[in-house]
Amino acid sequence: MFELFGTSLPSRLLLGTAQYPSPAILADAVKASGTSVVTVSLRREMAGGRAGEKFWSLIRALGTRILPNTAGCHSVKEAVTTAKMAREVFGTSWIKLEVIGNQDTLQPDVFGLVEAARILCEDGFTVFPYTTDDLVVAERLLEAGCKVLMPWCAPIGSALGPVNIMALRSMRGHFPDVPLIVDAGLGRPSHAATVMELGFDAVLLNTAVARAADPVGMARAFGKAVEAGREAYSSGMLEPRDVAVPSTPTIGRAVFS
Ligand SMILES: CC(=O)[C@@H](O)[C@H](O)COP(=O)(O)O
Repeated sequence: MFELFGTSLPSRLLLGTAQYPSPAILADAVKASGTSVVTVSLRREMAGGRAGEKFWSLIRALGTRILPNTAGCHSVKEAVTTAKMAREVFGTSWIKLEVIGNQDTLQPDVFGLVEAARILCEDGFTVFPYTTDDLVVAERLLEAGCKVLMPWCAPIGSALGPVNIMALRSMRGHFPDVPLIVDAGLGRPSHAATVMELGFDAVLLNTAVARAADPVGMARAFGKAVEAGREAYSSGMLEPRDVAVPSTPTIGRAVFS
C-alpha cells in the first residue's frame, strides 16, 4: 500500500492514457497493470471536442484516481490555465505539472516549472512536478510548496530507462522523506524494477505500455516489476562485492582419503 496525501493507493504504478491502439485496449491495460492512478492530458484531449468528452467518460469509468496533467504546455501561463481547467473538469486539486522547455528532449523548463508550481501551490493545488534529477531545482520546488517530486529517468517516450543512476540515487539520499515518483523514459519492466530497488516510491509511465506489441501484457509485466522492485528494496539487498564468497558451507565437508 502506498500512502500519498492521505490516500491509500494499492499500487505504486501510475499509468498514462495516451497513444493506446484503442479505448478498449487502454481500459484492459489499466486493469491488467493494477494501477490505481491514471494521468490524463487535458490539453490534448480538449482538442478532440466530442471525442474528448467520450474519452473522459471512459477514463471516469475506469474507477481509478485521476491525475490530470499539463502535457504540451510550454509556458507558465499555459500550464497554470490548464491546471485550473483540469480542476474544474475532474474535480481534483491534484495536478501533474509539465512545462516543456525543449522540443527535442521534451525536458522541463525548470525555471518556468518552479514559477508555475509556486502559483498553483498558493492556489491550493497538490502539485506533482515533472522535473529533471537536479537537486537544486528539487529544493526550489519544495520551497515553492511541492510535497512530491517526479524526476525523469530519461526523455519522455525515449524508452532509454535510467540513464543517470547516480543522480537518481543521490536524489533519493537527499530527500529521504519526500515522496519521489520516477516519471518518463522507462522502456522495460526491468527499468521500473531498477528504480524501485533504489527506493523510489512509485513510477509513472505511458509509452512503453501504450506502444508495446501487446499493451495489456506489458501493463501486467510493469505492474509485477514495480511490486518486485519495491519488495526487493524493503527486503534489504546485498551490496555487490569484488571478491568471491562461497555460498555453500565448507565445514562438515566429506573427506575422501
Ligand atoms: C503520460 C505522461 O504524463 C508523460 O508525459 C509521461 O511523462 C510519461 O513518459 P513516458 O511516455 O516516457 O513513459
